[in-house]
Amino acid sequence: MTGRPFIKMHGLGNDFVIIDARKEPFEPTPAQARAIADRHRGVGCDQLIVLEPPRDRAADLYMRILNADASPSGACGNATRCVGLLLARETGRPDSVIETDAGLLRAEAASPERVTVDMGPARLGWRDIPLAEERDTLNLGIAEGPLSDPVGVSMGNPHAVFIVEDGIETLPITVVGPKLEIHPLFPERANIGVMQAVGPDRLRLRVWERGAGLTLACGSGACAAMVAAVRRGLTGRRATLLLDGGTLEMEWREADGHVLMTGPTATAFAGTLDPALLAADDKAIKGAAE
Ligand SMILES: N[C@H](CCC[C@H](N)C(=O)O)C(=O)O
Repeated sequence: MTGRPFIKMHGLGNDFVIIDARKEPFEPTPAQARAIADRHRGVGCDQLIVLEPPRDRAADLYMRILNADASPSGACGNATRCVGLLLARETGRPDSVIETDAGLLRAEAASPERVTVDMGPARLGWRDIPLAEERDTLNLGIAEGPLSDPVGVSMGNPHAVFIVEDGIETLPITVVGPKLEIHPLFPERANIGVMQAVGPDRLRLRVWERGAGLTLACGSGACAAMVAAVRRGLTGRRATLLLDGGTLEMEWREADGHVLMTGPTATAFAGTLDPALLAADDKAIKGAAE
């Protein structure tokens, strides 16, 4: 069996292995997905993205999203921007429609440095997040360490956004993030955002991602933070978000409740997955680690 081609891309350092399965199916086992995402024994990525034929004729393709731990997600904003650029290069037109489990998302790739995605409407009901019980999603009322009382938002994936007055750069996010990710209030776990207002319509954001850990940027997390900031009165409906990996320009559109996100994308390299990598299984990886 010959190796499987892939493209390595990132959006502000949130990085992806992208495999085009529109002609030849690719259905990785969880062990194979984890092996590909492994930063020492595989290619390494925050998410594995598999491009498949669209289910909806209005879409150019369907985008399957698997976190580094092989868990699936309904949304991945930065990867959607990267795939939007790939489609623009493929079709010669800047606009594309990308189908995800969160719905049909419109992308516009003005240039590699400036790709906009309409991430669809923010979902604000407790069942949408989802939560294990009925709560006011504006004040979830949970706490861990220095963080308390987040805002719950779904962009097709679950987010809890904590707001801090100060100290975002030194906050122990790698300690509190994993605990909050698996909090019992989140039956599907959650992406944990920490946000601090740093100026008029300027927000600093760090995200501990469900299934991937601390990433340099999180697109759906930026959307959730934008919504949380407006709902808590921190900003207007347009804001600049400063993530560890760079800047996203955000808008929570009044007319239809859609969240738009604009920022850069980049291609790092193309390669081929060696069949031996796909033959890997978790036991071997665990064995090597022991
Ligand atoms: N970890 C997320 C998926 C990737 C989100 C992030 N990379 C983005 O750009 O939105 C989840 O399990 O919901």
